[in-house]
Amino acid sequence: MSLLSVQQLDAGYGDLQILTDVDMEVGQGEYITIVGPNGAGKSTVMKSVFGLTTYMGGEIIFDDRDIAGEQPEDIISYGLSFVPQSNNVFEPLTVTENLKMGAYTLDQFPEDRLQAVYNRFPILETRSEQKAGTLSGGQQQMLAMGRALMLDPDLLLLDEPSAGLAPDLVDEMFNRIDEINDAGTAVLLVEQNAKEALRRCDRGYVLVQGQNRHEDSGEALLNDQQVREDFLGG
Ligand SMILES: Nc1ncnc2c1ncn2[C@@H]1O[C@H](COP(=O)(O)OP(=O)(O)OP(=O)(O)O)[C@@H](O)[C@H]1O
Repeated sequence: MSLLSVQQLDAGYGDLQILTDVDMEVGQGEYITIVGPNGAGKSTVMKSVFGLTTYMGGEIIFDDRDIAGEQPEDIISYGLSFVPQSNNVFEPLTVTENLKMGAYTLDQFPEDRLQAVYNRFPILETRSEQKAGTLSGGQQQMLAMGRALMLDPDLLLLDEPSAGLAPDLVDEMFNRIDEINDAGTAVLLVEQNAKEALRRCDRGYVLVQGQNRHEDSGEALLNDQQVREDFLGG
């Protein structure tokens, strides 16, 4: 069954339309990657699902609920979390304070979730009292993901989590995403590191100029000669 179903979505910024008739499905527990050239609208799809763009038409159904045009603070309470590409931690706050912010919508603080996040990212526990702004780029990215996991979402939207990371950390980031997905959370990922993302995901979408271009299993897209030449550097 579909967890997220985007149908014929039109969206943009103010009067500027970026997405036209975009279709996208994410099943329960599925791992989906969106690839495409710079400026294709990949981030805009995620931001639109999370209520951060101007909605212009079409359907966004999450968990049987029509969320098109809703506000992020409502959408997050339905089980959908978003980790933006940058400015995704509160730098003056400690690691623990950042994680607590992730659960601010709950009446009761989920201590067990905090420990679950620390178990998933042990480095965060060793840095729990350190200010987020003093963490390395990779650690900040883990913190942003950890904060998104505080509400135990059904779907995690990740916008270029490996951006700016050293190659060995990129691998670790992909492994962490695999673990999160293996634990049952569906993942919708935008990644510059497109080949690796397609290798790891279940299915992928190729977006060009705000429109769907290809859709297939990650493996099929990786092996498609046209897709390789046009979007994956051969
Ligand atoms: N806040 C904004 N206001 C106006 N236009 C925007 C805004 N954010 C993005 N755009 C425009 O929307 C288009 C799609 O951008 P988007 O960031 O979604 O692309 P992308 O596929 O994620 O690209 P990249 O890989 O470069 O991040 C681009 O033309 C971009 O300039």
